[in-house]
Amino acid sequence: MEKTNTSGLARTKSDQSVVETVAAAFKSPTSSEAVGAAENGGALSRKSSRRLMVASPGRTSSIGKNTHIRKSRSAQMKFDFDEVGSGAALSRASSASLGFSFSFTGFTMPPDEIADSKLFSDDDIPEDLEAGTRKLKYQAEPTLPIYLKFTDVTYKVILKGMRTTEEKDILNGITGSVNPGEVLALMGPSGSGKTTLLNLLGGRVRQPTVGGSITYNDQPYSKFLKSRIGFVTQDDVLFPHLTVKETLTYAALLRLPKTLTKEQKEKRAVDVIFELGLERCQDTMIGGSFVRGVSGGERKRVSIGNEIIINPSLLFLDEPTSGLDSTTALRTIQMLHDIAEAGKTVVTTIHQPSSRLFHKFDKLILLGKGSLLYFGKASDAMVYFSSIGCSPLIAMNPAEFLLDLANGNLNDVSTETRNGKPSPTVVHEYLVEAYETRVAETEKKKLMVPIPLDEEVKSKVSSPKRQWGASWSEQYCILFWRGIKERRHDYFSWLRITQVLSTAIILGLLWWQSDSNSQKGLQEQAGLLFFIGVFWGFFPVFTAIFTFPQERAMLSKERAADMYRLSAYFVARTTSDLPLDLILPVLFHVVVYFMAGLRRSAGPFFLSMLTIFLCIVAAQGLGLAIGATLMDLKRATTLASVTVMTFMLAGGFFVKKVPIFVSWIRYLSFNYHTYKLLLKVQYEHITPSINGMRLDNGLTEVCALVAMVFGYRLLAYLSLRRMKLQSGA
Ligand SMILES: Nc1ncnc2c1ncn2[C@@H]1O[C@H](COP(=O)(O)OP(=O)(O)OP(=O)(O)O)[C@@H](O)[C@H]1O
Repeated sequence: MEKTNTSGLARTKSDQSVVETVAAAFKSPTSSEAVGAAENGGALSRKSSRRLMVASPGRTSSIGKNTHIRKSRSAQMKFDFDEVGSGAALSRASSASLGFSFSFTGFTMPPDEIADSKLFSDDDIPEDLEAGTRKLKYQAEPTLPIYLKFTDVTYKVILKGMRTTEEKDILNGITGSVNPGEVLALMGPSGSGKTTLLNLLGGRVRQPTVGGSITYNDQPYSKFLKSRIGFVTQDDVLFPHLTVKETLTYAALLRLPKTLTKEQKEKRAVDVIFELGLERCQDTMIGGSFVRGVSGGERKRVSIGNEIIINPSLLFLDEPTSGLDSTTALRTIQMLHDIAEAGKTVVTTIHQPSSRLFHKFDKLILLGKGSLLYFGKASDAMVYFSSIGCSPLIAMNPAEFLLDLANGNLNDVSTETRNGKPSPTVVHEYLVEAYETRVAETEKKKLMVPIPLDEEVKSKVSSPKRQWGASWSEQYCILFWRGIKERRHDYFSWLRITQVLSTAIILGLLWWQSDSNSQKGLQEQAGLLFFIGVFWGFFPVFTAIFTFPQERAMLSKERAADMYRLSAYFVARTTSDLPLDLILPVLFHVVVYFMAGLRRSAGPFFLSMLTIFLCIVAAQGLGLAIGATLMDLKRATTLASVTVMTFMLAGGFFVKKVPIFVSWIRYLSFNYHTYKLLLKVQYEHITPSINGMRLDNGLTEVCALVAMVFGYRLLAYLSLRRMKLQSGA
């Protein structure tokens, strides 16, 4: 038995000749040409066959192995390097690939039938859609064609440990292209880098650690593209309390161009609902972990609708079929096919497509551990892998076969060979090298050919100008009402009402008709006033810290699509809560004020109310600032509790004489200013000072609280501006 080189993959001169010949065969347009070329290659070198026997060092002939393998029906595929030289692999590849077109296995649906199949379930589709008159009607509207090319794309992350800093390569030189009218599928095992590549192509990751070139109509990424790109993320980022119709209507109002009227935008949302077969659940809430809503498939369709509503030129989707049954998945991919046919460029990652789905893709990228194992026509993939000696022995789903290969999974071969099987690493290296030597250079050369488009069209994508769908004030109004609708359930939560009312009643009972005429009574009432300030300082801070961390994913997604200006979102988000946030304090105040017998006159009543409002709005500002700065609930709650406690202790009730070097803390405390104002309103007619606190005109306290209202919010806004928008690659 010949001793083999265990790496087995270092190329010799004769390997090179086989490599080039088979690469030429792969490039050939017809499989017969490919077969011929491979046969020539086979004549050129036998040496390569021997070298590649590393895959099964114990075997003496491929025929022997074939016989052996055929004995076992469990054998899934054969990693037959030997036959590269003989060309038999390729000729069998043609038949294998025919097998995968399912004329052989007989379980496939004729392509025409798939094309004609309706998008979603029978009941979901309106009659005119069935008749084909309405099918993705607006998707056929003209849009700017975008040709996407990417060459040698690399990406690494820097992993910071306790002491060391490590670089991890996520993508190693990925090259490919996709044109209008085509669907490019990114396939590969979990962790192979599909999502990362999709994020990079979609312009979601712009970091110095990204290498290579990504162009859109031969131009680099520009802000203009944000409004031409639709990006469906793997996780559906939607508001759980909005209905399907509300979700799509708000997306239409915010994202569609200003040239359309409100009615036209709303109609577009209705069209999308019909086109995606969502009309039956249009008034159902989206739902989430705590609220039951639409089904997973419907939610995915809403996510897709959110993006296709803008009629994008370039549509990216991250695993749009995960969690869907095979029929719904097929319909989803059929829809992508239809969208591409209307002149859009579609790129989608896909985990484990059925064979029917696989045949819907025009182009395919197969990734393995961040390296490119194949780029080309999806229909040529099997021929290519056969040409390099990897072909299945039984009819199987091509996608499954390719994923097994990308995983280096040759399990069944290993059981068949006498001396073990090549390790997944060897298989991976072989596939990477095979691709690099046979195909990569040719593909790169092809990408250097300029796109056949007018210069004007080309340069349009390089425009740095953003395109907003609505003016600032319209964005504000839309976001304001969306915020109210999304949180309508929180506002009238019985839990919250009970919490506030029960506290008010307990306070009212404890200080029942308290007496302010004696010094002791005054002291006791002062305690109540201080507690009111603490309660309305504490409560809003801990409600507000959740605001931005909870909406982070949504904000990132919507900002990445340039749906609105951050300032419009910020103002809308912080004001839409206000009216309802001020209802509960009114209830509280009425109960406590009259039960505790505080100063009975309209002026003090309303002034105390106003003081509480100021305190709430200032405290909310602090909560917003902490939440927006840290964007992490655990850290935010910890910091908030320390801050609120410090402010409370420095509030002037517990300790009056503090060392001079920490006395400034009290001026930062909204509790201190609120307490002083409440005391002034209640007792200025009785005494000029109480509990050692001078009751002056109150202007300083009002100014301090107003400064906090705006200052903390400004801090929150600036923190949000800094927030990275990338979606996690
Ligand atoms: N910021 C990061 N820090 C560390 N590792 C990262 C980072 N981003 C990606 N990775 C790693 O890069 C690899 C590729 O991740 P990616 O999410 O692109 O894979 P994928 O092919 O989409 O996987 P799946 O199919 O499971 O979604 C993974 O091993 C992942 O852990």
